[in-house]
Parts: sequence; C-alpha cells; structure tokens
Amino acid sequence: MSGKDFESLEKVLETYVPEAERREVRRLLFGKELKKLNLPQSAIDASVEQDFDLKGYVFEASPEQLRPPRTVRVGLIQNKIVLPTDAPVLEQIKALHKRVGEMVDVAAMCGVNIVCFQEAWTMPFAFCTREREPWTEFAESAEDGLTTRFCIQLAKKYNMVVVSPILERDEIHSGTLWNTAVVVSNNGNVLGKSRKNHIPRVGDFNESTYYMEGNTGHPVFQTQFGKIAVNICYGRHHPLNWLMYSIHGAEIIFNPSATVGLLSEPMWPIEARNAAIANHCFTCAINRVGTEFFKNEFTSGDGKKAHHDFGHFYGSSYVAAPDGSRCPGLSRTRDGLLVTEMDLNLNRQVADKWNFKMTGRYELYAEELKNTIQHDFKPNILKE
Ligand SMILES: NC(=O)NCCC(=O)O
Repeated sequence: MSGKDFESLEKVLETYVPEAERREVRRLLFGKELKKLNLPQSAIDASVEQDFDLKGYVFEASPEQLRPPRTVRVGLIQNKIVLPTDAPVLEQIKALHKRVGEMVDVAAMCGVNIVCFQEAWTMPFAFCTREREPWTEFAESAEDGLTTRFCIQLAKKYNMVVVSPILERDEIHSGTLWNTAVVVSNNGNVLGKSRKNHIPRVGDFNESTYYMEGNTGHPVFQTQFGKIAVNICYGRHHPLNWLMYSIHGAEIIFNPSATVGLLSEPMWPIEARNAAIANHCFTCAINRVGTEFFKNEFTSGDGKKAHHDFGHFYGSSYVAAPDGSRCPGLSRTRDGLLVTEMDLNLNRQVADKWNFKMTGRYELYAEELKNTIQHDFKPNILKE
C-alpha cells in the first residue's frame, strides 16, 4: 500500500473514524483546528477541469494592540511529470511550464502572494540513473534561463513571488551544476538563489553524481510579503540547516522535495513540522507525485535488482505553523495546489510564549561544535 493506490491518511480518517471522535483525533494528530479558506468558485471549477487537488486553510494569530495582522497567502504546487522521460528535453520542459503555469493561474485566482514549486520541477527526477545525457541538458541559468524567464512573466502578471527550484548550470563557474532554488520577486526581479546544502547518498538518490553541496549558505529573501528561505529536500533531515535559515530571520521556510514512499514517508509529516515548532516559523513541505519510468534500468549498490523507476513519489505537501498545528496534506496520488493564509504575527507570539530562541544555548553549542570538528577532538564521556 506504499504505492499509488492509497489516496491519503486524512481521507481514511474522514471515512473510518466515527464523527464523535474525529475532532479529537484530528486535534491530536494535526494540532488546533484550522478554518477552511473560502476559495473562489472559478478556482474550484478550474481545479476540477484540470484534474488537480485544491485545498485551502487559514492559520490565524491573536489580535495584537500595536501590530496589525501580517497576512500572506502561500501556494504550494505538487505535480507529476507531463511527458514520458524519453520525450525531447525542450518538449518536456515546455509541457511542465504549461501544466504548472495553469496551476499558477488558479493560485492567482485564490489570491496567492508567494508560490513555490517542487524540487527540480522542470524535469523528471532522473538523478537515480547516474547517466549524464540527456539529464544534464535540463540544467539552466538561474539568472536568465528559459525557466527563470517564464517565472518572471508569472511574477509580473500576478504580482506574485515565485520560488522556482531547478537544476542550475552555472556558466560563470565553468558550467558546473547545482540543485538551486531561484527566488523571483513580485516585481519580476531575480532576488537571488539558494543552493541545496545537503546532497543525499541514500537509496536511488544518486544526486552526488551530478552536483556538489551548495555554497550559498543560508540566504533569506526579504520579499514584500515576508522573509522567506528555501531548504531543499534532504536538508529537512538536518535540524541545524533549518535553524540557520531561521537565525538569519526566515519567517517562512520552503522545503521543495522529491521523495518516495518506502524511503521516507513516515518521516515526512514530522520533520518540517518539527522545524516549524523548533524555530518559531512556518514551514512548507512540497513533494512531487507519481511514478517516473526510465528507459535504461539502473542499480544503486544496495543489492536491489536493476529497475526502471524510483518508486512512488507520494505528494502529501503540507504547511506547518510554529504552534505545532499543520494543515491536512494534499493528495498522495494527484497533482495539487495547496493555498494557505497565514498571519506571520503568530511567529513572534509563539516565540514569546515558548522562548526557544531565548533559551537556546547557542554560545555553548557553537563552542562545542567548534571543538568536535578538530582532529584531536575527545568526546565528553565520563567513565568509571
Ligand atoms: N531529493 C532528495 O534529496 N531526496 C532524498 C530523499 C529524502 O530526503 O527523502
């Protein structure tokens, strides 16, 4: 059942947990009850016609005396690839632009201010194969590649910040490849880019064959709608990575991902949510969806027989808030757009209550971490 036939945990709860207990079950699993966002009928109709899951929720904060609410609408898009993986490269890219572009049109109807796509959204997740061609041909300039120019158009058309995770080719540095999120402001300017800091070496995730650990640190992008950062996929397993974006001031941290059921699904609902709690910020976890087939079979040195696919990418994109609440996820099997309205005032309200930033002993950790990476480090173990 880890595959494509299981729609979502939420659907099972709605179907099988008796009405009387359902509210309490939801409170324990998801935190405080969230209001559903009133989405326009035109958006609902478009999602039906275009066959994607559309959900909307509101994360409220308490009214304050000195600060007005800081409300922002965030859209997360998860999608299958459109064409088979052996279709011509440019056709694959353009088909994805079309599909995701249409979903952004619906996001605009829903009043979305910031939209984020899944990891390497313009291509199949071909890094399992370890082949160079044609996959490296999907790489583009972060500053003025085809996809960035496409996102600039969307940003200007809809006054929307666009977070676009792509395979980057860095021509200035000898054409090297990176796994990069490009951030385009709502005015259509490239605000900057954030490269994936942690490269997986697990299962079929053979990404280290293609690119190195990112060298952009933990940039935070000041947008008109709030301060945002991008912690790409495998970075979500690294609590210090989340922490650093937060220390640099991120109010919303996106986690565009590509991950499969048998490997990571039990971890998925926990990690981004825990990061929201630990760092007093909102986190947005986005996963691609579907199964992608590759013509040439591949192995990954794990004793498994050669195979043609990664397994099922399980979608389930969701948003978590600093108070530990989270919204239901999108479908495990279908394309989807998740729209959440969040009041960023909640970050400081929760910080003032729980004080994790104030009680964190960063000077202790910094000193000890500095020591642990020394050659002559001696673990602090006391023995009889
Ligand atoms: N894309 C990526 O980093 N996947 C690694 C597997 C995981 O983090 O679940």
